[in-house]
Parts: sequence; C-alpha cells; structure tokens
Amino acid sequence: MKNLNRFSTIKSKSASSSISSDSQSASKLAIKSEKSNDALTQLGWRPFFAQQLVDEQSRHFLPAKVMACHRNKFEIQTEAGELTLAITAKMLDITVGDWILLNEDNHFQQRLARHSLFSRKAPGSKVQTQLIAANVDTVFIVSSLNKDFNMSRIERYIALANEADVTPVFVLTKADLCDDTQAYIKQILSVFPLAMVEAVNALSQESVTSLQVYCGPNQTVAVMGSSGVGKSTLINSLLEDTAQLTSEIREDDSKGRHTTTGRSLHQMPSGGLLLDTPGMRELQLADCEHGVSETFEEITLLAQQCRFGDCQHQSEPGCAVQVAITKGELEVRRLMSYQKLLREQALNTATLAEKRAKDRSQSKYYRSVQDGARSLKGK
Ligand SMILES: Nc1nc2c(ncn2[C@@H]2O[C@H](COP(=O)(O)OP(=O)(O)OP(=O)(O)O)[C@@H](O)[C@H]2O)c(=O)[nH]1
Ligand SMILES: [Zn+2]
Repeated sequence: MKNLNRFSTIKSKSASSSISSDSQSASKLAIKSEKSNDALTQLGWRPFFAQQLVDEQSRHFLPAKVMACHRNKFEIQTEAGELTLAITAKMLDITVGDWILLNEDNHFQQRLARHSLFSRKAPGSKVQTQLIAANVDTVFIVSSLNKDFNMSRIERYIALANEADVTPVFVLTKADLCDDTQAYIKQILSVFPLAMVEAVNALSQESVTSLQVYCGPNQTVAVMGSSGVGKSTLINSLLEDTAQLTSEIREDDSKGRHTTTGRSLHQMPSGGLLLDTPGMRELQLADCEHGVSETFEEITLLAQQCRFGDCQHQSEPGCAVQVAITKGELEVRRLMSYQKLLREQALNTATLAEKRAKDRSQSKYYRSVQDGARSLKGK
C-alpha cells in the first residue's frame, strides 16, 4: 500500500487552515503553502502522515522531520527551515526520520506513527530496543560482485529489511571488475524471483543513475551491506558533487576507519533523502552474531585489534587472533569452533528469518516489489 502512496503530493491541512478571507493574502498564503507542501513532500511527507492530524488542535501544529539525533538534541527540519530541539523525557522514542509535531512556540507535541522502522535489541539486553531509523522507503542491500558475494548474508539483510517494513533493492557493486554479472543476478533471482537488482560501478556517477528511480523527491533510501562492499563509495556517487558533505561528516576513528558523525539524512541531487547513520552500519555487525560473540568473548576482543575490520583471522596481515595463537594464548580448536558456529549462526538466522518471513513477510515483500515495480513503470 505504501508504494501506491509514494509519489503522490499532499494537501497539508495545517497550511490550508491558515488561509484567510482576504483574497490577496489568501493567494499569497496559497503560494506559500504550495511551497511548504513541496518542502515537506521533498522530505517524505505524504497522506499517511497528513491523515494523522485528526483533531482541530493538531491541524495547527507544525510538522517537523528529524534529520539527525545527537546526545542531547535533535536537528529538525520544518517548512520554515532548520531548528534544533533539546531532547526531553517525552522524546525518548524518537529517532532519525521520524515526523513530529510542534506547537507555535516550537515545543514538541507528539510523534506521528511510522510506516517503517529499523531497530535492534540493545546490546546486552533482551527487551530494550534501540531505534535506528524511521520512515525509510527503500534499502539498498549492497554486495560486491566478487568472491565476497554471499547469499546467506544477503538473506539476512532481506530479513532485516522485511522486519523494518522497508522495500529492499539489491545493488551489486564492482560490476566494472566482474566478467559475469548475470551469473550473480541469476543467483539472487533464483531465491527472490521478483527482486529488483541493479549492477553498478559505485565509483561512477553515471553508472549509479540507474538507482535514481528509487531516489526521487519524497523518497528516503538507506544503505546496508558488509564491510568493503562499496557503501561509502555508492553514497558519495549518489550525493554527486555534494561529496564534500560526506567528507565533512566523516572522521577517522583510532583504527583508520570512517565513522559518521553529525547529520544522518542528506538531500540527494535527485530530490530524495539518503540515510547514512552509524546505527545502520552496526545493524549488520552486532545483531545476528551477538550470541556467538558473547560465547567467544576473548576472540571478539582480539578481533577488535585486527588490522582489517572484516578480518577472517586466516592469513591476513596484522591479525591479532593469529598472533594470539602463535603466542599460545588462544587454542586453534577454539578459533575453529567459533568460525564454525558463526557460519551456522548466519545460516540459521537466514533460515529462521525465512521461515517467519515466508508466512508473514514473503508475500508482503512480493506484493511490495510488485507495487514498487508498477509505480515505477507508471512514472
Ligand atoms: N572498481 C570498483 N571499486 C569499488 C566499487 N565500489 C567500491 N569500490 C572500492 O572498494 C573499496 C571499499 O569501498 P567502500 O566504499 O569503502 O566500502 P564500504 O562498504 O563503505 O566499507 P566499510 O566502510 O568498511 O563499511 C574502495 O577501495 C572503493 O574504491 C566499484 O563499484 N568498482
Ligand atoms: Zn584477524
């Protein structure tokens, strides 16, 4: 259903209610509200949210989109411009991508219901949920067209997308280095026959124009995938000459890897919003392997010292796990068992998620893929 609404524009109730009887000022206001509608629509505002402004009071509230979450404050965007909002106890269940309502003094009133949500169990807790991002429409599941291509991992990302109610699109990077792109596409289609698959050279802005259909105004996209598949490269190409923006918001952590700081939602030149938040990147790492990591805590701790973030602890240079084995501080048996369990865990998660998804989400996924394809064709 959400796909059908996706490209429609809104008639903002709050904007129309402010039109006065004076015809001159009414026409001025009409122009202003049209512009405002545009600004909100650009940010993903749609009937799903407008319909939640049911009572007289809420129609006078100002909708605002949460663009970034910091420790004590949100960065929000309204039709009037950007604001920061100090986080109070009433605002703890708000995350980036949420729509909220403010009163005329710019005080928080309520959060609107979401059409999608990425979340995960907070580390070390069985019940607490950590909110990652709300109201994302499409998630690019990025895999590279080389030996790192891994169907189980892809299935896990699909399960995450389904769980979040977000439409997945497979983005296969490094097409420029691959002799047989079709073979990989076939593998995906054999498991997900109706999947949307795009093979790209993430380094080339021209090549990623095939993704623009998902990145237009009113659309929010997120990017998921394992380390080194080309997420940052893709994000830079999607942001085109605003690439400077990404470098501004990136800083090196102690291991020379990039961490994203600051704003999480970025306006793409194609009109849509691109979500790039550390939580999205961590979703891949911490979620499924959590139980195994806890069981093999010493290896998990050692692995943090490895030179490469995606170290397999085999023959990579700077592998702290191998160093520990050489020094006799870690049993080989323990490492083998850990790796075996990790593989099983990945497989189990995919299978379990698939079983659940088969009943509940698979049909929904196919429907959403069909709806998405239809609405794209209709464009
Ligand atoms: N030839 C080619 N190289 C690519 C492509 N996509 C990414 N790369 C290269 O692959 C390497 C890894 O790309 P990144 O964008 O850093 O990967 P990432 O997914 O952001 O990695 P993490 O930050 O570890 O999560 C870089 O050297 C890129 O230049 C592609 O489509 N073609
Ligand atoms: Zn290692």
